[in-house]
Order: sequence, then structure tokens, then C-alpha cells
Amino acid sequence: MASLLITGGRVLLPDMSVTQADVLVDQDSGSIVEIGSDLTAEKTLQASNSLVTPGFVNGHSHVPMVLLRGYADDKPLDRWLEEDIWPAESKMTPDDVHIGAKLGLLEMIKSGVTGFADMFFHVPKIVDAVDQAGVRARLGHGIVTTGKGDENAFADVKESLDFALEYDGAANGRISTAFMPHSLVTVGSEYLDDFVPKARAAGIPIHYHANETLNEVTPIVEDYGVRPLDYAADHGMLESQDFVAHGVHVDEHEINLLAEAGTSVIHCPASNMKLASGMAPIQRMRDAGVEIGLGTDGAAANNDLSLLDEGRDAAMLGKLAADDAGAVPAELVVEMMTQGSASALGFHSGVIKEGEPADLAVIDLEKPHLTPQHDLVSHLAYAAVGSDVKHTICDGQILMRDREVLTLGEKSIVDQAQQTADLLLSRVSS
Ligand SMILES: CSC[C@H]1O[C@@H](n2cnc3c(O)ncnc32)[C@H](O)[C@@H]1O
Ligand SMILES: [Zn+2]
Repeated sequence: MASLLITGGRVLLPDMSVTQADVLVDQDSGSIVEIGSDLTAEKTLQASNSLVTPGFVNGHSHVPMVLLRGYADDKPLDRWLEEDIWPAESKMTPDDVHIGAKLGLLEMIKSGVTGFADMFFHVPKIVDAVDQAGVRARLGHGIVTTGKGDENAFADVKESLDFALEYDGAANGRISTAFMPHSLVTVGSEYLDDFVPKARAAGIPIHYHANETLNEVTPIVEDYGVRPLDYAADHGMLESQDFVAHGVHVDEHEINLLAEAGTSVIHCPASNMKLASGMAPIQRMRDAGVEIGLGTDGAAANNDLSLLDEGRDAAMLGKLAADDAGAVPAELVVEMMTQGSASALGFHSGVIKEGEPADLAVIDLEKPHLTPQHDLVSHLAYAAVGSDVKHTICDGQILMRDREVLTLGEKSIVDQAQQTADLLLSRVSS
């Protein structure tokens, strides 16, 4: 057995307690063998003065959008997409998506993210980048049928199912897939009725934006006389393996629907604040039994891909939304960043436990802003930032050691991404 010992650190356990222990990893199976002391292994990774946590899981993103970071800000969702983002994305080539994905993966690995879900296009290029980077991912082709003729619309929906069928299990099983209609208002119901049963029959989960803004809720209520999540359920899109992004404007009835169906919600607080989409009732959903994960959404609406930042935002916004300083407490934040997102995406990671995948982040605690150390769960929720992550491990492999990413060439990717983004914008303005 090729073995790795993460030694000398404090370890965050599934019940949110912290214990001084080493973590022994079987690098062949990619799983945690033992958490304890007096353990030995072929290789060691130093974690003294550090906290070993489950790797963070970014439950909803559009990672290649890092190329549009800072390109368009300060507009609400619909105007931002229609005036700026979609015209720019229409000029993105498969190679642009490839370099954008690598840049986003670098950023995520450097902030302790070991798994993510992504909805975009030219997705085989994202598969290639994920394979090289070494993280875990649930990927899908995002479908938009509105504004397209039937032939193009049908081809887009088919591409999402075909991608999901072909790539599930890629990268030695680190990649799984989902059928991904963009939202309930950007995909025609006839396409959902045709393809959702096919995805279901193949056991493929469904992921989409839901109830993000009032502009998405009102047309469904007006046209169909039901709430959006009733509409989703009527079209077979509210099952336990499914996960929706946002869930901002949900009423009590929809919260109960989500809880009964076991459909998870990926909360994206930074995007919801930046686009002024609204405040998701996270504490109410959690109290009703809805599984909640955390996501960054695309970097153009955030403007980063760090789950530690997202956790702090979730806590702050959750308290404001509930008008209660006790809402969305630190333990819930850390649960959402790890187990919540992992379980929503169908990953077995998210906890440090014998037999579970060795997807881990090691946080350097020897920092002025992490001193003193009364409560390390509090630090993860409120004080730690992405650059505090010292090592990142996924599937038992070291992806970053002492802040050097081992699987991707940082300098060359950053240089190529800058050039690629410049060329993309010159095509957009020509
Ligand atoms: C068709 S691929 C996915 C599509 O989603 C767009 N997108 C980015 N952020 C958001 C958001 O907050 N709500 C809805 N859609 C979003 C992205 O630009 C891609 O085109
Ligand atoms: Zn999104």
C-alpha cells in the first residue's frame, strides 16, 4: 500500500469536535485508513500548528467564467447576463474553456476546494482539466432553449444527456455527471418532458438554477398557476439525487416540497448579494430538514471561487435574512462547506472518517488573524481565508504542498489565461 501520513495537526471530526491526531491515508484506494497516534507511512505531510479539515466542496459554479472576472459588475442578473455575459460567452472557444477551467481549478485547489459541481458548455475541455488537476467533480452541459429554433434547442438538450452518459465515471471515477437544464424559465417544458425521463432512467441526477430572482418566479406563477418548485416536481425534476442552485425566493410550501423530496439546495450567498437577487431563507430551510450546500456560482458574480469566503458570507447573510444573530451559526456554515455540499453532489467525501475518501485541506493556523485559537470551527466560518490553506489532498493524492500546486503549472496557466481573456474580449468588442 502506498501510504501518506498527515502528521502533527489537529483534526476536525464529523461531529465538529477537534482532536490532536495524525491521519493515515491509503493512496492506492484514495481513502482514510486511520485517525490516531503512533502511525507510520511511506510519506509524510507536515501539519503541525495546522487544522486538518475535510476538503471544501463548491456545490455550484461555472468555473471557466473566471475569464470574465471583473468584466461586468454592478448589474442585476438578467441585465448582466443579457447585456454582458452571454454576448461574451458566445465568443468563447473550447480552448478558452480549457484554460479558464485550469485557472479556476488552480484557484480552487489553492483555497482547499477538493470537489465542485459545474454547469457550462464545451464540457469535455473541463473534463480534461479536472483529470489533470486531480479534484473530484460533478459536471454537466448547461441547456438553454429559449431564443433557439427547435433543431438547435433539441441539439442542446441532447448534448446535455449525451455528455452525462458518456463521461460519468471519467478520471478514474473522480468525475460524475448530471443533466443540467439552465433554469425553469430558460428551457421549454416540452424538452424537459422529453429528456428528464431519459436522464432518470439512466440514474443521472438533475441540476438547475431555481427561484434565484423574482423574475424567474413570476412568469411560472402567471403562466402555469403554480410555484416554480411545483412546476419542477410536475416535470420530474425534484428527486433526492437532484440539487438546485440558489433557492432564494422559496415559500413555506416549496421548502416543505424540497424537504419531502430530499432535493438539496446549493446556497450562493456572494452571488445573491452581488446581483441583489435576494436573501435565501437558509435557517428556515435547514430547520425544515432541507440539505444545504454552498457554492460560489461563477467568478464573474462573486468574484472568487473560495468556499471559505462563501462560508463567511453565508453566516452574515443568514443572520440578516433571519433577523437573528443566532441563525446560520459557525457549525452549520462548516457543515454546508463540507458534508452539505458533498452530500448534495453525491460525493462520499466531506467528513474525516476511517474508510471515507481522503479529500482534505490543511489550514495553517500560525497567522495573526487566526490567533488566539479559542474555537477552530469559528475560525473556519469567520476568520480563515483561502490563502491560509497550506496543503490540499484529493483521493489520497497531494494536489498542493506548502502552497505549491503539484498537478497544474501555476505560472504558465496564469500567463495563458491573461492572454486568452484579452483575446476573448477583443473578439467581443470587434
Ligand atoms: C448554459 S451554461 C450556464 C450558464 O449560466 C450562466 N450563469 C452564470 N451565473 C448565473 C446565475 O447566477 N444565474 C443564472 N445563470 C447564470 C452562465 O453565464 C452560463 O451561460
Ligand atoms: Zn449559476
